[in-house]
Amino acid sequence: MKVTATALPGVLLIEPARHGDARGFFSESWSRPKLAQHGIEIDFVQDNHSLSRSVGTLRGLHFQAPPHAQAKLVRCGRGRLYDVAVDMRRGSPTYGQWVGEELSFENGKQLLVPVGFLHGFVTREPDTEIVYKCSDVYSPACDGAVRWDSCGIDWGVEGDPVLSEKDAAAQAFSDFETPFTYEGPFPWEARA
Ligand SMILES: Cc1cn([C@H]2C[C@H](O)[C@@H](COP(=O)(O)OP(=O)(O)O[C@H]3O[C@H](C)C(=O)[C@H](O)[C@H]3O)O2)c(=O)[nH]c1=O
Repeated sequence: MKVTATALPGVLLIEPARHGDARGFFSESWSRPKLAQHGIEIDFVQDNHSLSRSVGTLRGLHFQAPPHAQAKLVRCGRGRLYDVAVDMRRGSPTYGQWVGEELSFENGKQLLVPVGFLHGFVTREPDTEIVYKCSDVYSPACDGAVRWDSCGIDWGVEGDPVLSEKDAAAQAFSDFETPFTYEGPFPWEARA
């Protein structure tokens, strides 16, 4: 497993080993002890899986507020997508900054999106599936969204993305009152 820091401290790029043979490949897509060797001790409790039929489907930017804030470990099960995290921790040295990575079935890359970061993605192929582990359960009362085009993110999308009604009506980041405060570096920041 290869773990690499991204331009946004706290957000990690994780690449599990792929063991190829004549049949295809085998990969341990998630290993608690292997993540722990990199200082990543997150208790994931829910797996999410969504399919987006059209290229240019954009889901985000989403978060869950405390007491059901979620860290996410994101990967692409089929197709290709551009995954984005935005720091929304008040007082963070990187508040409002974003990072994006292309995740695909082919590259097997994963993004660790910690608590305190907005998450969203846009699909780059039809019938793209995203699967991701969450560190807390779904809580509609804590669910929140920020407009995809209000954080200066270069999504690489030509024309208008395919959005849910919720995402089309989301508030701008500039109007957003974040429920998160910077509490210092994550344990894994010193290790990556
Ligand atoms: C998130 C979630 C949704 N749902 C139900 C609620 C709706 O009936 C339906 C679609 O929900 P939503 O439109 O919020 O789904 P996405 O737009 O893919 O939202 C997700 O997209 C971004 C990328 C995220 O990181 C979050 O996990 C999440 O906000 O699934 C559930 O039953 N459980 C859940 O955990």
